Order: sequence, then C-alpha cells, then structure tokens
Amino acid sequence: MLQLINLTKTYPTPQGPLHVLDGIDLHLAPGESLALMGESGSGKSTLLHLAAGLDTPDRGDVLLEGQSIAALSEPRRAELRRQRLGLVFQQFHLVPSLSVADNLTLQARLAGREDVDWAQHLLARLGLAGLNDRYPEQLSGGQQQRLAIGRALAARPRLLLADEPTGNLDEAAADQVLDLLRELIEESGCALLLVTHSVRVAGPLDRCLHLQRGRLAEAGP
Ligand SMILES: Nc1ncnc2c1ncn2[C@@H]1O[C@H](COP(=O)(O)OP(=O)(O)OP(=O)(O)O)[C@@H](O)[C@H]1O
Repeated sequence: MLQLINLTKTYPTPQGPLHVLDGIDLHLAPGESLALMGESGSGKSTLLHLAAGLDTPDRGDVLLEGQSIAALSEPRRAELRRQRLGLVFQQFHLVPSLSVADNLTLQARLAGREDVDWAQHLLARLGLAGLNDRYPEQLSGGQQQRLAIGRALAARPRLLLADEPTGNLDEAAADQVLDLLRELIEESGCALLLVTHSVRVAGPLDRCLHLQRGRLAEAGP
C-alpha cells in the first residue's frame, strides 16, 4: 500500500548539511496501522511530508499502491493526494468561512468522491451531527480536531497520514479522539501512519517504529 524506498533527505543549514533521513525503507500493508516515534527533531514530520508527496527526497522514492510519487508532476501528485490520502495535522487547517458540514466534505467534493451517507455517518460518529451549520470558530478544540479527522476520511482514503493529531488536546479528549480514529480506520479499511511522542497513543496500533539518527528501528517491548 505504502512503500518508502531508500528515502534520503538532507537540509542545508548555516552549520552545514543536516542529514535527517538516511536511507529509510518502510512497507505498510493495506489496513495496517503504524506509529512513528522519535525524539523532537529526529525527522518524523519530514518523513510524513515525503510520504504525502508534499516534499521531495534527495534520493529514493515513495510508492503509493505501486504508483511512484517521484515520477509524477506536482498537479498529478496533488490529484493522487486528493484521491488516495487523508492528512491530519496538529493544526486543523479548517476553512473558517465554511460550515462544519462543508468543511467535512470539501476534500471529497474536490476529488469527485462525495458520499452523502458516509459524510452523515462520519458526522454522527464524530459527535458533530447537531453542529452541521456551525463554523469552525464556534467549535471547541476537540470538536475541531474531530472535524479535521472527518474531513480526512470523507473521501474514503486508502491511507491516513497523521502528525500528532491529538497534540493540542487534554488526555481525556485525546483518548476519545484516538479511539474514534482507530474505529473509523477499521470501518473503512484505511491504513494509518501516525506520528506521535506518546507511548499511550502508539500502544494500540499494529506496529511501532522509532526514528533515530536518520534510520528506522522496531520499538522494543
Ligand atoms: N526546511 C528546513 N530547513 C532546514 N532544516 C529543517 C527544515 N525542516 C526541518 N528541518 C530540521 O530537520 C530536523 C527534523 O525536523 P522534523 O520536523 O522532521 O522533526 P520531528 O521529528 O518531526 O520533530 P518534532 O517532534 O519536534 O515535531 C530538525 O532538526 C529540523 O530543525
């Protein structure tokens, strides 16, 4: 489903080149959930951005369902993202001028994959059904985060990439959002690559890998 092949990324800095990713290989199976952990600055967000085709590696390639991202032009990469990927970041990136219902279906509509029944189901499951006509600024942080998750799942992506999706929430709200996220992922058969600092968050996922000095290692017991 997702394959990272020898991904290498170096940033130029005033102190010289910073080797963030040093030949990363990773294979994620359909429906599999994987936590990516590692110290601050170890390159987790960099890896996620490369996997989403939002940035390009110095070497290596990303295959999404066998399709090489490196071989695509930027517009075709954006189309692939719309069709196959859901993205959830720590900042919610909701559109302030759109209602809850319109925010949720925005990506699905752009991808030509709007499914009214699935959108209603997501709104209900995410506890947002009564809030359809509200605007993002009228929601709590937890509600905004749930809406961002709903939006990412509305087009039924094959893979959800999530960067600290509960980083802004207190523990109780974070647990609730993560339980929902896992349930919805299972319902839709979507794979998950989730960046987190939290062992509690990583624990229930199928696999956990640590990023350290540019390489991936299986997490110990
Ligand atoms: N555009 C850039 N130019 C130069 N250095 C960068 C750039 N983006 C990231 N870095 C550096 O690359 C390293 C990895 O950053 P990245 O954001 O991927 O780490 P992270 O593991 O996600 O960190 P955190 O857990 O703090 O979010 C950091 O040292 C960061 O300062």
